[in-house]
Amino acid sequence: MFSEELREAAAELWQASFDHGFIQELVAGTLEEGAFRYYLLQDCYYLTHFSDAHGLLAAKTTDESVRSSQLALKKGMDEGEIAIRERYFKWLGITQEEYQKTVVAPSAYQYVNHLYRQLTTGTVATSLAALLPCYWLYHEIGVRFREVTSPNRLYQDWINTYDSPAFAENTRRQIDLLNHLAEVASEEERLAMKESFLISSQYELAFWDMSYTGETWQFGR
Ligand SMILES: Cc1ncc(CN)c(N)n1
Repeated sequence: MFSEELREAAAELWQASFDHGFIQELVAGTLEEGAFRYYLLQDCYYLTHFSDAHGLLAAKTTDESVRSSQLALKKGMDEGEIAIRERYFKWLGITQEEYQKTVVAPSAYQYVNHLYRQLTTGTVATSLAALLPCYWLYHEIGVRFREVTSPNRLYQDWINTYDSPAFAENTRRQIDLLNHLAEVASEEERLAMKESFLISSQYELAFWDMSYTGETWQFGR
């Protein structure tokens, strides 16, 4: 399966995500709440664009199975993961005003730009490959840490989201679509799909770093 080839190519990168201080401390419950707060603010920006990317992909494709699934996933995300973020905002006392004033960090900005680049200059298959690590890596995190209970209720709630049957099904859906598109892709397009998938995997790793260190622009913004 092409998805297995991609997973293997990303193995080292994904392992670095599992081992990252942000994830390890989140699971142990020792992660500074300020780092999680920062992550949530940046992730809300990311998820809003990630959701829009599904709509753009639906508009770009002529394949009905891709179109309908992206629209369904977009709806599920708006009502699920994005709605959960609103609950977390309340939990941590983050106001809309604070969110509006938040400066988008370089890595969050660049990750979103990679998605849009694929949607504009790439193909449907390379765009889907760019979206996939967002599902698959997080689902693996949920599964990997399902036996551990973080002493921090909020962190545990976050982990549970990605181990839920709904998230597992959405991940499976995107993996199946990727394999379906890879079957009819040329060798050149398959290489571009792999590159797109690996770039997203790099940005997933950068996202933990960004949140852990409170990344800022070099001369401010
Ligand atoms: C950056 C990022 N990547 C993935 C996910 C999981 N949808 C997320 N919430 N944020």
